Amino acid sequence: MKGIKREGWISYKADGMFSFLWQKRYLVLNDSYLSFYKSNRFSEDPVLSVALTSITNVSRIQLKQNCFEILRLTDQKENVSPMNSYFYESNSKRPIFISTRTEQDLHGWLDAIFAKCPLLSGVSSPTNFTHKVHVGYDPKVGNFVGVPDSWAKLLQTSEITYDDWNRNSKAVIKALQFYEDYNGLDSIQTDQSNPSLNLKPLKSPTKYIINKRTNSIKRSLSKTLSKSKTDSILPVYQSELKPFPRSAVNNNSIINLKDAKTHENDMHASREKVTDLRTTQLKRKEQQAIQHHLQKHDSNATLKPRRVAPAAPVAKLHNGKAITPKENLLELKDADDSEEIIMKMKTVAIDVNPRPYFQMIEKAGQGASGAVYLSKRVKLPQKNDSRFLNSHCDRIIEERVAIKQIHLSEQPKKQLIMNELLVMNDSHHENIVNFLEAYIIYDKELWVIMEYMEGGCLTDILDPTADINASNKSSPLNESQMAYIIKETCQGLKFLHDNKIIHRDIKSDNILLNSQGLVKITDFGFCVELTEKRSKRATMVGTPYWMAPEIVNQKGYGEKVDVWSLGIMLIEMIDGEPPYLNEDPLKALYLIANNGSPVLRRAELVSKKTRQFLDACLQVNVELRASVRELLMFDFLLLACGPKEFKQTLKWY
Ligand SMILES: Nc1ncnc2c1ncn2[C@@H]1O[C@H](COP(=O)(O)OP(=O)(O)OP(=O)(O)O)[C@@H](O)[C@H]1O
Repeated sequence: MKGIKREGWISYKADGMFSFLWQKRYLVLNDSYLSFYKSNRFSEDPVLSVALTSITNVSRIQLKQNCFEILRLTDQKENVSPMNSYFYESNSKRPIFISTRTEQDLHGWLDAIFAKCPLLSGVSSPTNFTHKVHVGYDPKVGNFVGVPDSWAKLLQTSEITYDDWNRNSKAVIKALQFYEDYNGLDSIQTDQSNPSLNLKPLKSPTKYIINKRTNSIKRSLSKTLSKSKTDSILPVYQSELKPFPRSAVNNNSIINLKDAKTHENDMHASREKVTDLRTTQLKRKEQQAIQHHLQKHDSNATLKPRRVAPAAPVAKLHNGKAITPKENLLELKDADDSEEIIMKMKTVAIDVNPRPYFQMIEKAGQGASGAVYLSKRVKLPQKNDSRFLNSHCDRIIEERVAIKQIHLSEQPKKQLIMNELLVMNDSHHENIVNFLEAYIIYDKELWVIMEYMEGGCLTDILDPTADINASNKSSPLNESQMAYIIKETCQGLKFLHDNKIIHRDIKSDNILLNSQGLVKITDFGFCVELTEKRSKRATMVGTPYWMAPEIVNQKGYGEKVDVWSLGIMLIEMIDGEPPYLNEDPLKALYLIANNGSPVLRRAELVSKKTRQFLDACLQVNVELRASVRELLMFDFLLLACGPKEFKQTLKWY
């Protein structure tokens, strides 16, 4: 037989008549089809032939050993033998599961399929692609034709134009694939009547949906509202919708929590007037979210919205280089085995109810997986209580700590939390938020006790209201303060990279500050460990606007994705926000895939040393991009001030 690219025995199962059976088949890949034969003599027609143009995704799956899943659109031309025919809806995606004998074989198949399928990473040249699936733009319909329905919908509501398609159709496809894989298909049910808002009912937790800025705000809004059972926070804050000058931070109410278990009632009951720093920050965040939300609906609103960074989406094993769960850090898979993860958590967390040991003071922040509280340690465990392993019997009474409270049953991705625990437990460094201990309560709740970072996150001190085009351009940070933050972050990253850990979600929201002006990295949910064998990952994680092009382009990647994100964070400090933040997320992904290194809009605010540093971070070619070790030798970092000078910046609060 001619044109065979790869062939061999596999086991397969598809939905349909024999969906419960793994069947042995001879698989043949040629230029156009993936065909399943009963024997390798090709004496009969194939049992099933799948057009390569219909394959929209291939990913590893833990259904069986050495197993992967192919998703194909069923409205494409496909030969199915009568024995295997079944009813399917047009345009639906159907899976086929393939299991190979060896891991090597599996990788061989994945690479070969990826290379041949135009809708996967091995996209052929744009002309070729267009020819194969007849993608084009129909001016009568005003939309793209020949793409899957879900993509057509997305394109219709996105800001991607036909010119963008002509300029770089491959980048458009990458962005679409990426967006779809990231969000899951259901997130693509856009509200056609109001594409700019695109607000669908948000699932809980909602963090993982990439969408427009408005959605991020909707997300934090809905989080706030659902936490308070909608009765208290909104009316109070609505009545206070005014600009929120930095000088006016001292006269707001506090949410005083006595006990985490009853905090919702307490939130309602105990709004007292106090002059507390962190409460003010928290409240401002909520208020800004509401302001932005109302602005979207109220044309009279005059305030410029604050930037709210969309949070990192869920990772999915994606392509041929995807990985099996690592012994230590868990790779993200679709289904959580709760019991297994809780067992693993107990290797780090103490299986004891910690309530008697802490007094909640106030809420410091709200994450996707739970709330963070400022608390005080009021009691120590008995020294002879073996459950505490002595590790924290020597802690200090009155110590102020941050407690992240996570309701495990509400977490669809417990691996993220597990990862966070493992990395924090192993990573003691002055530029990493210090993990103290963790408790697991009746297998239901996890309390992570950390050092308290009263300065909040870096995003809070950037100036989101600054008009990027205004004549009085300035940044709230001077160059030496920027150099200081970057130097400290680089040191934290060097520690992680030296330990073969990639953070994968570096952005200003994940840099915390304390009252001594110290700068520390937090949020280790997306960390992953590189092993000797696999020095490149292919899983898609991170937050779109900070994401390196090699992730959007779904290539294998390494620790230098953190360097790219660090560069974007430096742009945040100079420009006030990351590039493309005002673009719709799909367009932003396209621009990251297509544009190469982003342009600094306020380049004149910084010196050549800073620009050189930025250049080294934002090289699209990973080989040319500096490593963190190299970055630490750049002259830019010699400009760094010390913590004391940086502390002045925090006085804004
Ligand atoms: N150690 C800390 N000290 C002080 N404040 C903190 C600390 N850790 C987190 N926070 C505050 O709590 C907020 C939520 O933190 P968290 O790490 O839960 O956020 P997230 O990354 O958005 O969510 P998640 O980790 O649940 O996915 C942060 O924005 C920060 O303001």
